[in-house]
Amino acid sequence: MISIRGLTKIYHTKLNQIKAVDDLDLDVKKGEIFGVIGYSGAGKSTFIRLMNRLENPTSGKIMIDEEEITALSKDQLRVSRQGIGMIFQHFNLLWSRTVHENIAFPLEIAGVPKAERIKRVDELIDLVGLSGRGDAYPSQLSGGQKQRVGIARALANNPKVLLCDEATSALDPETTDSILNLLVDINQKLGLTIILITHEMHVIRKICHRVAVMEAGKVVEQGDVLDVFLHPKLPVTKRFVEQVMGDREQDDALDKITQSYTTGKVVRLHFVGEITNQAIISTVAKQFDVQANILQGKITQTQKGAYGTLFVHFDGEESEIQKAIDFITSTSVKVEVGLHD
Ligand SMILES: Nc1ncnc2c1ncn2[C@@H]1O[C@H](COP(=O)(O)OP(=O)(O)OP(=O)(O)O)[C@@H](O)[C@H]1O
Repeated sequence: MISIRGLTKIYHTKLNQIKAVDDLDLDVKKGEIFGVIGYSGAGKSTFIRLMNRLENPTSGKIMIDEEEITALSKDQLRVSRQGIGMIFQHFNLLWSRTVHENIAFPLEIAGVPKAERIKRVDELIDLVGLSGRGDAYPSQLSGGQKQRVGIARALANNPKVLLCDEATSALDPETTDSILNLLVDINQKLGLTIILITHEMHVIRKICHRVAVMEAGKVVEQGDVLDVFLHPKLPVTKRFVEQVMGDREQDDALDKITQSYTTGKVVRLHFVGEITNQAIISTVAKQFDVQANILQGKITQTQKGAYGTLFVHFDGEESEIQKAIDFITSTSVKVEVGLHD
């Protein structure tokens, strides 16, 4: 549905030039929630602003539903933008307008007649869970409620795509969760394609189907969210996964336990699905002459199922431990050895 090829944005400053987005290729399927993650300065904001031409690219092509966004004239763009909704980190609401009037704003611009506007705004207010707050002003709302207004306004003209620019970064964790749940709800109810940018892996984990990792203007890694959790390739991706699963190096308690073993091997298992790990450990204990002690386990839920890690200490004859590890490696579980010998 969305195809991006060779997208590049170069900013020229007095001293030098900065390639904020560098020859980026990306495909997003209809109805998917696609996340782009990266640290500050990676080029995420520039990328998302290029999607609806809030910024014009230096070169490259963006196609949305067979329409070349990058080739549109100003007038054509005004019409096409109605099909691309956007929400922002700081909501960008009109402070002198009520909730109702904020949501009606894009409908006014699109020339929707008043009676139809009122009906549509009421529907949207219900959809985002703001019933009864239509006459409130933004200053009277919490951060989460303000973002709900932002979402309703972005959906007013029935867009094909919703762009989310760090939409939950200004919110506390609980409110973040409720807004993310709303985005999933809208994605499922309306089949809306969502592209979001974030620096938080928690956001990716919770709602995205696929993810692209950006560094220095480039997409350096991408894939299904579960796959990226299970097989992160680059150090930057591993660091993002650790945001959710914890960093072993910084886990003092686990380190102490691990170091207290003078025999055997400590391994970390990475698995997908809740049952797999338990079944594997009991099979290993039965089939091989090893003792298996579970030291720590973490499991997290993604849109595509569960991902977990398990630290296990295997004790016994070295050859028997190796056989057990070889057996686990032959399953879908990924084994990391050499944590402590
Ligand atoms: N208008 C601009 N003029 C000059 N340089 C810019 C401009 N906008 C962004 N940049 C530069 O482009 C690079 C990418 O910035 P961008 O804001 O897209 O990154 P980001 O990943 O969104 O980071 P952040 O979350 O901090 O905004 C940075 O080096 C930034 O300084």
